[in-house]
Amino acid sequence: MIAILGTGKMGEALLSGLIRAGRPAAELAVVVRRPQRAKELREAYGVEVLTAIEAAEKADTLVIAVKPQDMGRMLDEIGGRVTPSQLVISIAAGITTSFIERRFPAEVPVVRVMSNTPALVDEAMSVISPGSHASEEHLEHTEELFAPLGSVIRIPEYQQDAATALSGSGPAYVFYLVEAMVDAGILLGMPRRTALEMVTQTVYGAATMLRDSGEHPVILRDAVTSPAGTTIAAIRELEKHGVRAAFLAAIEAARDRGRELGGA
Ligand SMILES: NC(=O)C1=CN([C@@H]2O[C@H](COP(=O)(O)OP(=O)(O)OC[C@H]3O[C@@H](n4cnc5c(N)ncnc54)[C@H](O)[C@@H]3O)[C@@H](O)[C@H]2O)C=CC1
Ligand SMILES: O=C(O)[C@@H]1CCC=N1
Repeated sequence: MIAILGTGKMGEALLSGLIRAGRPAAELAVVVRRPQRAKELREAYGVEVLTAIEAAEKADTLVIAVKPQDMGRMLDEIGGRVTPSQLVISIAAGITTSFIERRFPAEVPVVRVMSNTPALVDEAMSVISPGSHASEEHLEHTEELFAPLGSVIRIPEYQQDAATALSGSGPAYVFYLVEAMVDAGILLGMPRRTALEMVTQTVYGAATMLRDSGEHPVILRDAVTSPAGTTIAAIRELEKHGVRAAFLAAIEAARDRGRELGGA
């Protein structure tokens, strides 16, 4: 049985993805904090609702999807009950596998995962790293769980805070960009709904080109940028306003915040 401990935005995205991928509800359980949430999840997915202690005793795989700030309390609750025959997967930003391992008296296998909200449409980017007691088999099992939600790659754990900043938080930067482009459409007199449709399809099309062609983004951008044309006039303004430097600083700040959340 797979138990998901904490079923907010990401926990539910994982739960719904596993169900869409054909995993029987009987193999899944959730741990929630509010009784109303228990009722909602039981009705929507037909999954069992357990206490954290029951989940720690019954599940083969425990996926912990609470906020980093709630991690210590959750681990205190389940710590003494989890054994090395189980697998613990954490999706919390900043929290290291060694922080989790230290909360268990036994040598429990832990895998750290950073996914993102496009899991809701099976287009997540999930990056996974093993803790010191996780084997190849544990990594393969984790890949199997996350593969139906989108792409999965392995990275060394020291890169996890950077991955959190880049792909974990990444969808928010894209939505921010879309908001800004739609505002520009409004400024130019376009109805909001039309502007949003145009920008959404443009982002989707550009992302599809990047993925399908495998080309460097500079090559794809060059193909849009005609000599003395409109695009270069826009690029000059982006450069003048330091947008590239802003991205570098923003993503570095997200990486640093991840480190802080992990108590580094
Ligand atoms: N939102 C995002 O885009 C991403 C979030 N994450 C990570 O996923 C984790 C969850 O994030 P969200 O889903 O956004 O947060 P959320 O606040 O939507 O969900 C957290 C859930 O955990 C529950 N919870 C807390 N303590 C609990 C306990 N003791 N027992 C049972 N349930 C408990 C809360 O009631 C809440 O439903 C975080 O650690 C975050 O760093 C990772 C990747 C992306
Ligand atoms: O903002 C956060 O802390 C979480 C982690 C990655 C995306 N959202």
